[in-house]
Amino acid sequence: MPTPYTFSQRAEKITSSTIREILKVTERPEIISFAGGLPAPVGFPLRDMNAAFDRVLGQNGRTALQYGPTEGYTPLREWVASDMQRRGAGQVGTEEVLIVSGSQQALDLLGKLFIDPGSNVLVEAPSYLGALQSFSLYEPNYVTVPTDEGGLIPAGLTDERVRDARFIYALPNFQNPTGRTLTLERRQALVQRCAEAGVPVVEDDPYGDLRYAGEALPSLLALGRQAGATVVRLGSFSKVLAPGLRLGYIVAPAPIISKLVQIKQATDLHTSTLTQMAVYETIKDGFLDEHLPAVREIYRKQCGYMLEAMQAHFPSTASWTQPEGGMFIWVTLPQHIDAHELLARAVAQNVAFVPGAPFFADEARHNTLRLSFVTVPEARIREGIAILGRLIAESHATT
Ligand SMILES: Cc1ncc(COP(=O)(O)O)c(CN[C@@H](CCCC(=O)O)C(=O)O)c1O
Repeated sequence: MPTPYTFSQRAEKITSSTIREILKVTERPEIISFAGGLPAPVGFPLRDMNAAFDRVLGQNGRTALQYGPTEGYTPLREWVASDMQRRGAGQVGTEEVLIVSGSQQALDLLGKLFIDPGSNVLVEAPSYLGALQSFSLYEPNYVTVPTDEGGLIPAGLTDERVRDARFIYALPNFQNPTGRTLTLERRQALVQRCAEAGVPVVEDDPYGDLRYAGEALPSLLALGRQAGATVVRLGSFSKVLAPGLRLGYIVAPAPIISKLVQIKQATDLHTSTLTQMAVYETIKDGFLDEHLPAVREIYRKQCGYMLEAMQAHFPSTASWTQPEGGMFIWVTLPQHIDAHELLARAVAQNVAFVPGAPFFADEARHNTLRLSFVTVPEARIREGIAILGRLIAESHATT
């Protein structure tokens, strides 16, 4: 009996997002989930968003419910352009801004734009698994850039590695999954090397505004433009407002934006007009400057609860990162412990996290895992980490 349908080879090869699959399990209320990078709901500006949607629908409803330009709602694009200028990127025109349906869509559009089967794409080891999932649809040849506790090592961008690379995918602030932040020196070395080698830099920075320790550093966009590098910067409203809005943006040279617009036309015509107008209505008068300090304080406290609990309950053979911002702590266990096996035992005790292997484009390090600390209340963080610490110690005993 022939199968009633034939998937494309591309579709046959795609795999699920480990985060999405684990999130299905973590919907059970008894589960203490350190898995998804889900922003703390208490930080969602419900009242302000409600008022903004009311104003948009009340005052401009017919425009808000109509098709709109693929490039995005012009006032929002202008807001993004001026925000980039405010952050030191120099002159940014609205023709260099494309509004997208979350930075996850930006990753897909960039994959379509830059990747042919077998193209070389430079990624960190480890890197955001959602980007690897998007890019993999276009069948790249991943070239991994070495990292250390300071993140991406620019000296690792050897001639061999950068040759024919279509772009490098970099996360300079509070990297997903490690939580690491690239130093100013490494940022400068990275963009300088990419300018010389003619390798475009894709800077993915959804967490940059969620800094709660250390000093803010210039973006790769700002430094790259000074160095003469081609930089494509991805931003998102998911972490500064709410992820359910599915709203982000791409800032890039106009010729790249023009091509991305053509690809987006074929993808979804445009991002929700209503959402763009309501978000613009919310942020246009400086709302984020008032809103973000409270969100940062929530994240700082949550991060502190988890680091304290790990210090108290994790065996000394485990090591972990200490982020200056963002949502994630990266744990390295003794070599013999497989985080996938550990996850099965953890879920049996109602604790979830994301094993590290899916974050590697090359040889996975199975003794790693990612913990997100932003969504779980303090007491449950301490309870869940204590359980995890016991399970890790038991792994010692049984191996
Ligand atoms: C580096 C990086 N780039 C893009 C995204 C996607 O963010 P958007 O909401 O699409 O703007 C994310 C969001 N990643 C979260 C959320 C994924 C949530 C999910 O799959 O349900 C995570 O790693 O858990 C990210 O960390």
